[in-house]
Amino acid sequence: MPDETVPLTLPGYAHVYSGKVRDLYAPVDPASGQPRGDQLLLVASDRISAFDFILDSPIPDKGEVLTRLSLWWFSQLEDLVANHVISTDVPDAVRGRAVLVERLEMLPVECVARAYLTGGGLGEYTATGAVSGIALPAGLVDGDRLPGPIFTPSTKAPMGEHDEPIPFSAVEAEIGSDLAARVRDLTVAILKRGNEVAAARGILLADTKVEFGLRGDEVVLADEVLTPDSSRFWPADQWEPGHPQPSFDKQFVREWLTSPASGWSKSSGEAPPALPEDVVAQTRAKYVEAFERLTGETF
Ligand SMILES: CCOC(=O)Cn1cc(-c2ncnc(N)c2C#N)cn1
Repeated sequence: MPDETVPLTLPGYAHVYSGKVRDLYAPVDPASGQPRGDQLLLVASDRISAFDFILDSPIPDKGEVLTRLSLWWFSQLEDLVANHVISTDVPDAVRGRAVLVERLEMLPVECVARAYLTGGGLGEYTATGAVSGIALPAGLVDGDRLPGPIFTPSTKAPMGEHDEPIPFSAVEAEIGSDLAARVRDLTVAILKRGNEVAAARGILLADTKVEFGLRGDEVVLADEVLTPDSSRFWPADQWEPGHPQPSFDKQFVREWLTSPASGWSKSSGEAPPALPEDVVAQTRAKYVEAFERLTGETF
C-alpha cells in the first residue's frame, strides 16, 4: 500500500496542493522545466476521512472508484454543463485514480445544494427557520426531504477548517449577480439530475458540493462531482426522517469508531485508531457497490 500521507513523486509533474484525500499536480513542460499553466493532474488517494480526521487506514481502490464515478457523472451531465476533463492518460503510478484536467479560473465559492435537511443546514434551520436565507416550512426534522433542492453556498475555508455558510447575496457580491445565478441554477440542476438517477438505483443524495471554474465566459464544472466524498449518500431503503440517516459508505467506519471496540471517543480530540481489516473491507465494498449501482458497470 503506497504511503498515502505524503504526495507522490510523479516524474514529469510538480506537486501543487494536497487536500484531505486528493492531491493536485501540474505537468512540467519538458522544454522549460516549468509547470504548465494550462493543465492539472487531479489525483484521488485511498485516504478516507471521518469525524474531521484523515484515518490511518486507507481504503483500497477508494481513489479509483470515486474517480471513475466522477468521470461517469461528468459524462451524464454534459447536456447540463461543460466540464474540465481532458484525459485519463496519466502516469502508471496513479492510473485509474487520476484525471488530467484543464486549469480553470476557479470561482471562490463552495457551491452546495441540499435536497434533504441534515447536518449544518439542519442546525441553521433549527436556529432560524431558514438555510442560507431561504425560509423553509415549519416543523421539518433531520432527514426530511425539502420541497425542492436549495442552493446553500459556503466560503472555501483553508484546509482543516470548516466552510462557512454564506447567503446568496454574498455570492453575488463576490462574483456578480449573473454568474451567481448561473452557478446557483447549475448546482441545483446537478443535484436534481443526480437524485433522478440515484433514486432509481436505491441511493438518495442528500446534498452535494461542486466547484466551478471559468473558461472565458463559460461556466465549467471542475473538481469531483456527485461522489460519496462530495455528497451525502444515503441508502434509500433505510430513509426515515427524524434522526441522523445511515451513511451509504461511511456507516461501518462511524459505527466501529464510536463503538467500545475502538477504544476511542469522538469527544477526546485524539486521532482515531486504525480500522480493523473487516471494517476496511466492508467500506471498500460499499464504495464499489455505490459505483456499480449507479453506473451499471462492474468495478
Ligand atoms: C487537492 C484537490 O483540490 C481540489 O480539487 C480543489 N482545487 C481544484 C482546483 C482547480 N484549479 C484550476 N483548474 C481546475 N480544473 C481545478 C480543479 N479541479 C484547484 N484546487
